[in-house]
Amino acid sequence: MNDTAAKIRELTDLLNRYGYEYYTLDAPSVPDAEYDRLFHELEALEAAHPALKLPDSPTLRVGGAPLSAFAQVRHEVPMLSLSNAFSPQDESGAFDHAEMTAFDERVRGGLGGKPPQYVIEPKFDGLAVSLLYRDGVLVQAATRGDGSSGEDVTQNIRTVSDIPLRLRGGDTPALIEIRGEVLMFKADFAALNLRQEENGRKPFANPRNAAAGSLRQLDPRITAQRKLHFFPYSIARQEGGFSAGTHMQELDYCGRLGFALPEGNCGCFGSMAEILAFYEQMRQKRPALPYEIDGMVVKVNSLAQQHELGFISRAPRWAVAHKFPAEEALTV
Ligand SMILES: Cc1ccc(Cn2cc(C(N)=O)ccc2=O)c(C)c1
Repeated sequence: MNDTAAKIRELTDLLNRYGYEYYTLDAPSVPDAEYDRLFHELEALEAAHPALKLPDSPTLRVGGAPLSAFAQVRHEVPMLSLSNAFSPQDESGAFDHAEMTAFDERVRGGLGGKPPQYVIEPKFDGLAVSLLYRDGVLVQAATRGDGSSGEDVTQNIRTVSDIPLRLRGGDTPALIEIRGEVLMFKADFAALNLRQEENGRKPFANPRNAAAGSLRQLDPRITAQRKLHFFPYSIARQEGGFSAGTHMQELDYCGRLGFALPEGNCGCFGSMAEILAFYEQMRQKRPALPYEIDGMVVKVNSLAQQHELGFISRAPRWAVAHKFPAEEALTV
């Protein structure tokens, strides 16, 4: 590799590390002016040697030329939406958790009475996207769409500062597809609507609409100005890299890969009673959170148990196997 290519690689990696420290860890190690100086040095080298610009260059964060339309992306693994267990409030305002108790019983039934460990995490009020990384580099991003296919929003997603353009840490998977939520924080939403009104534009109704409108912009330079965030919530596909056994391990792995995690707002418990207590705590905390959530998601933590249960819920409802008793153990 010649020294210009080496210099571009070095600046790209350095600026991506600085961006990770600043946006994801909220712990910059250099002053903004230093970041700015190196950023312009990289921009100049890329302008002089366009062929040497790297696919994970931080200059992609500012957004390129507008698209005329979004391409469609087919989801290899359908993007399902969660069935909502809505906890109605009775007149005293206490939450009736009957639906969660019923869920717990269904799960225990499906696991042959084995008590599962549950994980509970915020249900972010943003929009679901899928991110595809090949050999650690972000190569495609798509919205949920109808669950089977969505819009290709790769260029816009590259402007979201806490989405890594290249996965961090060692043990990089050859392929990994990460699903999560793109959202706008409450404070950024308020500031955006102020700007909208100042410029005679219609304000957005809520942060979810603002995030959706910002991501489904044909002009990535507008998306880049909208301060969007991303939180991962599952790994849809993976070839190589760390193989998680539980959902919590998946989230921790995403953290090691360079994603932001909703620290302190997730929990792992062995009983539905503890889950419901955590749910109540989060309901109290909700107004103080920097982002909007419209509930909590409760999952069986073990991926093996998820697949076992998933199988039952995906088994054809119109067919059933009627098995013969196990053969008598053959005596030899
Ligand atoms: C001029 C300028 C440059 C950069 C930034 C913000 N920032 C800082 C860093 C940093 N310190 O590691 C990394 C990425 C980044 O986007 C601002 C606000 C202003």
